[in-house]
Amino acid sequence: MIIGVPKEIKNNENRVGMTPGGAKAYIRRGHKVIVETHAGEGSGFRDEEYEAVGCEIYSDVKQLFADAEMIIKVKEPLPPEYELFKEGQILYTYLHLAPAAELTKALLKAKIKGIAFETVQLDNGALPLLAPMSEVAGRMSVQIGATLLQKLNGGLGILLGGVPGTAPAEVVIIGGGNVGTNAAKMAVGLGARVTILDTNAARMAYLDDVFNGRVTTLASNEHNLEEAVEKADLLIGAVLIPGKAAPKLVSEDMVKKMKDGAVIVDVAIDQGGSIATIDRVTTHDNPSYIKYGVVHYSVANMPGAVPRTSTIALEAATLPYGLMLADKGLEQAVEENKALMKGLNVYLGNIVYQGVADSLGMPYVDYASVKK
Ligand SMILES: NC(=O)C1=CN([C@@H]2O[C@H](COP(=O)(O)OP(=O)(O)OC[C@H]3O[C@@H](n4cnc5c(N)ncnc54)[C@H](O)[C@@H]3O)[C@@H](O)[C@H]2O)C=CC1
Ligand SMILES: CC(=O)C(=O)O
Repeated sequence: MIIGVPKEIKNNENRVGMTPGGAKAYIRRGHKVIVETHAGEGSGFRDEEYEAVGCEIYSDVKQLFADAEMIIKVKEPLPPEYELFKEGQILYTYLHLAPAAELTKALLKAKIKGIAFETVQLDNGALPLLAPMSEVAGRMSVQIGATLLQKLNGGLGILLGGVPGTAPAEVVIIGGGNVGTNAAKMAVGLGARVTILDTNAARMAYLDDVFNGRVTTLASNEHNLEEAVEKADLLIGAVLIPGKAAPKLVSEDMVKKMKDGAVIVDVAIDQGGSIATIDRVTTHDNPSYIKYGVVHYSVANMPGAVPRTSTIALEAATLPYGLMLADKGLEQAVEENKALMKGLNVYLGNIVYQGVADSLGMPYVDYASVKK
């Protein structure tokens, strides 16, 4: 198979879909890898390193899309990329379609076969291709929150851990999955007081166990959310219902009751966000804004700011499934692997993932009925 790796074009997105090490694995199995010039540079991988393992470097991205049978990326395609796809091409990347009607329509029009990293799902519910970036974003959310809490950034002017004789900051995390757990690790490590709200009792029992009393867990319901949000110095949104738009759990009224200078980091923004006052997706070069006196941060590609760590961590998870797609072709690969089948969101002009169709109010089509 011919596999194309374009350079990411999203604001400050320095990750790349394949490292030279990953390319070597595809080439060893008889595949051809074509890479857009400078695609790996932001993650510290030079064109010569790709060439050294047998990749061909393309300076013309249109030609790269025209020649490739599978495109491996990191972020969802942006409008300049919509016209580059060709019918039947496999697209293997994050897609986050549930809150993205325009992108979904573009992918349907292009009749591509789109596997979304974030919905590849194991039998136990785990999301192996989302997990590594959730670990990164969860850890970053506390670093970023700590910085935004500084006075010069519009924050309360407090240190997360305080110092002897002062109270530590209150960090409230909604959703105790991969993002939430990694945020909690960092916040606890810095000496903050941490509360995690989740709807999954077993997950709360696990968190209570592993943090050994250093976090408070609370059932996520309206009453508990109201109380926790009001006292938060740093509020982190980390909920997910796989494949669906994020539920809006924090209302405008709840935000209005927060302290002036409190900070919200809504990591769940890539699924549309979980905080009512988050009215825009921000970018790394202008990441926050103030509303009702509260600092809001809503960057949808947080790991793009630490691309070396993120590219390497992401590829460790995506490579085995990418090799299956390349070796077997999409149809055989998804039919033989249930987790990969759950990643299939769009197929030759049809939405084949129920949660995406429901969130967008568009028709769902069973893959088996349209499979070619
Ligand atoms: N902005 C960015 O750059 C990034 C965003 N993300 C996003 O962060 C979000 C969270 O991802 P993960 O932690 O990996 O998901 P996860 O599936 O590991 O955890 C989600 C948690 O939310 C909980 N939850 C569901 N409904 C809830 C509710 N009503 N109240 C409280 N908790 C609830 C679940 O029980 C689960 O524990 C996703 O939208 C993911 O795409 C992940 C990485 C980077
Ligand atoms: C998960 C995601 O959207 C990201 O890593 O950018």
